[in-house]
Amino acid sequence: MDRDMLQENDSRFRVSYWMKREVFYIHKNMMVEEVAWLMHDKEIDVLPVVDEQRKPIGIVTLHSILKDVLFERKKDPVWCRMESQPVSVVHEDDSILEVYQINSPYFLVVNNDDTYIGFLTHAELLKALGSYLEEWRETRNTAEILNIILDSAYEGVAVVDENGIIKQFNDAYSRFTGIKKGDAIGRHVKEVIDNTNLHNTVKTGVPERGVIQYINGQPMVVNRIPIFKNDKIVGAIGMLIFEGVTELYRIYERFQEKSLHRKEEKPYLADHNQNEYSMSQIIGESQAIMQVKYLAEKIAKTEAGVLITGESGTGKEMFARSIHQLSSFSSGPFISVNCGAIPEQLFESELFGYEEGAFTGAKKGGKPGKLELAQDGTIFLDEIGELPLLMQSKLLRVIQEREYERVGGVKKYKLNARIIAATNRDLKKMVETGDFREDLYYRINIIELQIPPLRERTNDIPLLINYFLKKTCTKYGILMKNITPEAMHAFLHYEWFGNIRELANTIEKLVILTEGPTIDVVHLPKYMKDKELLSMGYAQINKSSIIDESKHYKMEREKEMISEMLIKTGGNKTKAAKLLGIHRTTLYQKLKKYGLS
Ligand SMILES: Nc1ncnc2c1ncn2[C@@H]1O[C@H](COP(=O)(O)OP(=O)(O)OP(=O)(O)O)[C@@H](O)[C@H]1O
Repeated sequence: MDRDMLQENDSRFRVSYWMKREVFYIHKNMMVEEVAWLMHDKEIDVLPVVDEQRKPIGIVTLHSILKDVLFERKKDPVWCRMESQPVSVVHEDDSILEVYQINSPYFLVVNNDDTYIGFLTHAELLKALGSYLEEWRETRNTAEILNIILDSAYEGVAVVDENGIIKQFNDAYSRFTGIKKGDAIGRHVKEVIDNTNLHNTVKTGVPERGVIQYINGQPMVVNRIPIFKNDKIVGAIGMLIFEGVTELYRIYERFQEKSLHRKEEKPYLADHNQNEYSMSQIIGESQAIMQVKYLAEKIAKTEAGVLITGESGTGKEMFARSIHQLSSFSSGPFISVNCGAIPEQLFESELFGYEEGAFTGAKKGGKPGKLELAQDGTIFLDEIGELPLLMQSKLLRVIQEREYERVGGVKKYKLNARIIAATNRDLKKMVETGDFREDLYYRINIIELQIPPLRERTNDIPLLINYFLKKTCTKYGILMKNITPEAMHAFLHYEWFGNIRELANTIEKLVILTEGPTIDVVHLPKYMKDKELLSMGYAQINKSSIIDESKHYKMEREKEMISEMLIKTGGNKTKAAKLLGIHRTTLYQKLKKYGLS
């Protein structure tokens, strides 16, 4: 454990932690006699001297003041009698280890404005150093304990830094490879371990579990796990598992058989099995998503109404399903209603159902609405911001009274379902502009769960890619594909305005279109490649062509988003325009431009 690691972010090793705040200081124009009295009254040996802006300019000591008094210089301003002894000015954020190396008995401490804020002597510095040494000893002990744990592990463990240089190599690895720990540490992993991929793990950030790697001619099962710090990959751990490979295959085959059976039993649930949605199905280990998961788990235990907010494709429905699964309503159904896709005239009957003869074309025997279908379960009102005002009032009444009637009926139906709403719009603003009822807003927004966009949690991207690669390859029954570090770089730097849905679609397209086992930059869609070239800065594209490229990229994206929105709204152009945040006429123009009308 080195010095920097120990000190990093630790305020206990900063000057501000140890200094005496302000205490006494004197103005440079004070007379020697006044200063002498002050030192006498307050029993002070040293005093900092500051100018009009409270910037430190030096110190006076008891000794120097005594001399001036004896030699009748009592009326002199203190600045012209100031002690010429060394004094140093340090910043409050300076490290005490650096300050300790400065040869000075006193330190005047300033803040960012260079204003005097405190005083530090060697006494405080020694205390700080003592505490630092204590901490260092404890950290060293922990490091030693970690080493012992590593060496007594049954699995082989190798740790590399971000450059693929081996930093740890435990006894088990050493025994298996016959390479001494001392010879392995400090060398590039490729020189030490046969067929390793750890040097790529630190580039791609993709964890790999249960992969077969031939070491010393033997097939071995290995795990490769990237290590992240502050959203950056700082290394990777390689684990060599000594279970027999045949045994692992047996377990794997058994597992495969089981999942096949499961799918045969309920083929229609293959992709949207409600029970699949526990929190572990939500891929992501970034701090941002872990916090949302934690909050969602807590919310699930209550019966409060939840409003899930976040951009399109961030996983709002997934969270809603997980909350349902973990709640006391989990034995009931999860019914999803896309408020953005139902024509205004059909809303009421869709939500509340209708009785026979309620209107021309009404089904014989009537039809239950979504609320009725969600009885004892959860009703998920997606795109709640699209709900027409009249329907907002009706929904509010149902939430307040907990009962409703079918269209054309008089019978009261009890509402016993949890309501989860979601939106990618700013409902608060809609309340201000009168587009959303304030009372309904507060009814549905007892607790808000905000899902962060993918570009704010980029360290989830490698995990998600790996997940979607596996999912798609399994879906199409093809061998698992991998992705090169360069392609991964492009994925990490792309903006993903369509969030996880866009990422999943991109992977699916790439898996289908890429021949061979490896997805590289050349296989990526053009708009991603262009971004990648620009971000890496190695493309010698002239300025005008950059603009052309970006225009082209924007048009491609726009076309794609319009098509997606039309599919989502079942071809309803008014709704699609609303969701896209553009006027209907603009949408018609764009449809014409892209040949989509
Ligand atoms: N964390 C995640 N892990 C795995 N898959 C995810 C994750 N988040 C979202 N997805 C997948 O991305 C797609 C979009 O997710 P979902 O429908 O929940 O998003 P949404 O925010 O409700 O979108 P919209 O606002 O457009 O309705 C789904 O296929 C979902 O399975």
